Amino acid sequence: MLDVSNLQAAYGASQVLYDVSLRVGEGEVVTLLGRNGMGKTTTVRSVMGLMTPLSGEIMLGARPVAGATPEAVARLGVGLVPEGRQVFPTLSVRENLVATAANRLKRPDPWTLERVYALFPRLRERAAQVAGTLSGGEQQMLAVGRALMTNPRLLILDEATEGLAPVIRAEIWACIRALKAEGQSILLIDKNLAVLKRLATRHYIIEKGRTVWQGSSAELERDAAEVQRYVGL
Ligand SMILES: Nc1ncnc2c1ncn2[C@@H]1O[C@H](COP(=O)(O)OP(=O)(O)OP(=O)(O)O)[C@@H](O)[C@H]1O
Repeated sequence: MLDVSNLQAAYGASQVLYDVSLRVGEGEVVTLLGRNGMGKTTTVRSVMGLMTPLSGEIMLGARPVAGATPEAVARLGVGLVPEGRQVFPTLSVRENLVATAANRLKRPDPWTLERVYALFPRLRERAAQVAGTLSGGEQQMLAVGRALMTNPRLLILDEATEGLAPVIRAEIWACIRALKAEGQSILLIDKNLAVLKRLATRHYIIEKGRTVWQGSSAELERDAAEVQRYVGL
């Protein structure tokens, strides 16, 4: 599904990624872990075509996409819930959901407004409300719903639960659990190790732009001390 190998990337003269490799298989939930500033978002930006890598390979299925445009990456079926929500603030909830909706991969059972509203009933209640006036948690639900409406083969969530109240956070986790049960492939960037251990099957840790550890949830437990050193606050 997604295969990133030996990725290097820079902002101008400042290199941020030196050697990032990760893989998300069909129907897998995989995490990308690491402290702030280690390069997680830069990795996501590279995958999404928002920046051109210096070197390395990014494969979506059999297609090389390093350096492709964001439109091309979206067309190939990658949906992003970006860090910091980024919904369209002046559009209503409903307009946000339909604005970028698509079923490019011709899924037989595509996401619809109804299905998104069933997943997040709160969005139905607020369908006509302008998105900029939603609470942070509601905006996050909207960001997830909007990504689902593109019917992605791969869904990437960058810090989707950051700064949310515990009860809203739990709703987002429940949603991800439901998507996993449907076989949705997901790359998750988050800090909540206790939840991620149960939700995801495999994990990658990056430190200073390099993949320094990878393993299953059982291996994450086994290597707890090492993992804590990499991701601890
Ligand atoms: N637009 C930019 N221009 C220059 N440097 C940047 C830019 N965006 C990020 N960086 C730098 O690149 C490094 C990696 O940032 P990145 O956002 O990928 O980290 P992250 O692991 O996602 O952390 P966080 O959880 O804080 O978002 C950081 O040192 C950051 O300061």
